[in-house]
Amino acid sequence: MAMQMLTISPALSLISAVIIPCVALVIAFLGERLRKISKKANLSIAALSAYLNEVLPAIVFVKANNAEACEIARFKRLARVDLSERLKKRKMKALIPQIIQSIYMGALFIFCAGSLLLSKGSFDGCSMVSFVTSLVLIIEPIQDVGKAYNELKQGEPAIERLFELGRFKAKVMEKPDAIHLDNMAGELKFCHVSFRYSDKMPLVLDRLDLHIKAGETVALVGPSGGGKTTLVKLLLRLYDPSSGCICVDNYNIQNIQLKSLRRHVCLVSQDITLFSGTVAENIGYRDLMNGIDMDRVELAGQLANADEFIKKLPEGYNTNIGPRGSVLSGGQKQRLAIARAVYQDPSILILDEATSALDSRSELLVRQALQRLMETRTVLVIAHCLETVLMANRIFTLNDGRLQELTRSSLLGGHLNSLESEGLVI
Ligand SMILES: Nc1ncnc2c1ncn2[C@@H]1O[C@H](COP(=O)(O)OP(=O)(O)OP(=O)(O)O)[C@@H](O)[C@H]1O
Repeated sequence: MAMQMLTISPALSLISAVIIPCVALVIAFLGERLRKISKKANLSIAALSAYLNEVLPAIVFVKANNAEACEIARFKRLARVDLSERLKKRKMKALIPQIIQSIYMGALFIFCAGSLLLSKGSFDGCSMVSFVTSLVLIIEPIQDVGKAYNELKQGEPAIERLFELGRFKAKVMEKPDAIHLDNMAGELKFCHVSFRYSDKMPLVLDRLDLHIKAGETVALVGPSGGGKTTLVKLLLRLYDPSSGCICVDNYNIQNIQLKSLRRHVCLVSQDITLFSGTVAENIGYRDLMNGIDMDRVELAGQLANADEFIKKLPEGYNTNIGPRGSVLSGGQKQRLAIARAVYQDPSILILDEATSALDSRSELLVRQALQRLMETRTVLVIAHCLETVLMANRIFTLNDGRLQELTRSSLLGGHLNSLESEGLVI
C-alpha cells in the first residue's frame, strides 16, 4: 500500500506519513486519560466490595440499630460513585476510536484538499481515489495498534495493584533452616520482649519477662489496650518482637517452622471463626486437606460438651452450619470452637476468654469444656472473669507493656473498682 501511495504522489505520501506520529501522540494522550479513569473505576468497585463485605455479615446489627436507611444511603452513595466512574470509562472507551478516526480523516482531508489546490490539476480524480483507498487500508492496522495500546492502558491499573500486592512484605519470615518439632512439652519463656507496631508508635510491650512451666496455667488480666492480645500475636508469630525473644521448650520461636509452631500453639478466641460447611469440617478444620478423622471429631464434640446439641441437628455432624455458623447459638458456637481446639490437641493453649453473656446452663457447659481442654497443657488465658482467673496457677496484670504478678488474696480482697481496673467482672 505504501509503495502504491508513493507512486501516485510522493508529496501526499510524505504528508500522510507526518500525520501518523501526530495521531500516535493523540493516542498516547487519550491512553493516559483512560488509564487514570480506569484506576478510579477500579478503586470505586473496590470500595463498594469492601463496604458490602463489612456490612452484609453485620446485617442483624444494622437491623437491631434501625440503621437500614443509613446503610441504604451509604450503599447508594458508593454505588453512584461506582456507576459514574464506570460510565466515564465506557464513554472514554467508546470515544477514543471515534476521536482518532475523526482527527485522522479531518487532517487528511485538509492536507489532501490543500495538496490538490497546490498541484493545480496535475493530480487526476482516479489517482486521488486510488490514493485515499490505499490510505484507508493502511489506517486500519494503525488503528488496531491504537486499540491494543488502549486495552493495555485500561488494564494497567489492575496490573499495578497486583504488583503492589507482590511487593507486600510478610511481617515474619521463616528461616530456611527452621526446625520442625513433632512434639512440644509446652515450656514458654518471654525474655526481655519489647514490641511496637511501627517505628513511630509507642512501645506496647516493654522489656517483658515471663517464664511459664509446661502444664502451668497463667492468667493475664489488665486494662483494655494494655497489650494482652499483642502478646498472643507475638507468641503465634504474627509479628516478631522489636527486641528480646520468645522461646518454646528452649527453642527461639524464630528458629521453628511456622507450621510446626502453629500446630502446637492454639488460640481459642472470643471472636469465634466458623465457616460455612458441616459441623465435622469446622471441628476437624486442621485436617480439611488431609482427611478428617471422624472418631476424633466425635470425641472432641463430647469433650467440648457439644455432642448433645450436634446430635439434635438435622444431619448431626454432617449438618451445614451456614455462613459463619449462623444457625448456631452463641454458646453452641463457643463449644464448637473448643471442640476444634480439642481436635487440634495443642501443647500450648491460648484462651481469650469470652465475656459474652451466656445463660447459666450454657456458661456451665462452656466452663466445663474449657476446664477439660485446659487439663494437661500449658495455658495462657486472657481472663475477664474472676472465676477463670482463680483457676490459674499464677496471675499477672499487663499494664503499659509491663507485667506484674498479682496474688489471689489481693484479688479476692480487692475492691470492686480495682477489679474493674484490671478488666475483670465478677
Ligand atoms: N494492628 C495494630 N496496629 C497498631 N496498633 C495496634 C494494633 N493492634 C493493637 N494496637 C495497639 O496496641 C495496644 C495494645 O493493644 P492490645 O489489643 O494488645 O490490647 P489488649 O490488652 O488486648 O486490649 P483488650 O483487653 O481491650 O482486648 C493498643 O494501644 C492498640 O491500640
